[in-house]
Amino acid sequence: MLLSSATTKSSVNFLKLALLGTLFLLLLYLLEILLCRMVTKTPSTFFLIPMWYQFLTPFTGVQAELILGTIARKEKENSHSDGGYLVDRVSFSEDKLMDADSKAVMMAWEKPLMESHAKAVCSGGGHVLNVGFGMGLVDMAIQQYNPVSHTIIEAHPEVYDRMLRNGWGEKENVKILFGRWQDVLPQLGSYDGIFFDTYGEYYEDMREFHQHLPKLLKPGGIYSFFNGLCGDNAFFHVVYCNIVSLELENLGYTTQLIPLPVKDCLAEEVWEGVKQKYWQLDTYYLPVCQYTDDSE
Ligand SMILES: C[S@@+](CC[C@H](N)C(=O)[O-])C[C@H]1O[C@@H](n2cnc3c(N)ncnc32)[C@H](O)[C@@H]1O
Repeated sequence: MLLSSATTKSSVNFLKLALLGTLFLLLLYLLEILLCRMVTKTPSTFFLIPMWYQFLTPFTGVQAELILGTIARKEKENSHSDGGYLVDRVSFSEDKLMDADSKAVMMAWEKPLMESHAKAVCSGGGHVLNVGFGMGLVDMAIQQYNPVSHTIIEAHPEVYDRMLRNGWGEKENVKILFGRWQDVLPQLGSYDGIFFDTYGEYYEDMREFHQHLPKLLKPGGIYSFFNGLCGDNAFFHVVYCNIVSLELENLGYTTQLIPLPVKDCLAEEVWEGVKQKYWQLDTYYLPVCQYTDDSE
């Protein structure tokens, strides 16, 4: 449920900027048409504007997000110098894992999504890495594919304790790294499949993780992440999907977004007792990212 609630504040700011940028570009577009038609009496070169528009909109968005992400992270570092979510209590029930603020860290309705993520990252077999254990849904699904090795990073002490109590420490092919992914990076190898789904982090953290992909993901490997970016707003979700794909493209990865219908998993009762509905869309877009070797 990566960033679903944690990025809300920075997302809203970023989206305001992105929207302003878009409006500005649309205004330019209209101005150009007017000028061409009324002043110079020449046909508009409007075909150029959509090119600018296509180029500048994501660019403006990414830049805005970069700046706002940094500010948001600094704010978080200042306000959570005590450790934030990771030092607070969590509570487990059969269908959800909640933080101390009654926000859902993970929910059982995501099980089919986690199974699809597991299928994607295990498609090449070999060595698999999962960042963020939560309820262990994706890890249970990964185990079904019997990978050669299955590394799990988990940073919350109570989640970690529960993993051990449930026998995850005794599984032959499983290696658990307790700590924040940022801190255990030196202990990681390279993997055929990687899944990323943390909680209480910002979009900027995921972007930082992506910078390590060239080292972490083997050639031909598959990377996927929980795509909960702005999951309560269809328009902004699409903007985020485009931004993340664009950023991964800059690192050399193509991203395929596979649509999965989720409407049927989300009856109103699912959210009972949960402070924030982090997902409100009918379709989930499952990202499947792979390195593109242009030289081939
Ligand atoms: C949304 S849950 C993961 C759910 C999981 N995909 C599943 O199938 O149940 C996110 C998990 O990431 C952990 N987490 C949060 N920040 C982390 C970090 N920086 N490094 C590693 N784990 C982290 C949380 O404690 C939580 O258990």
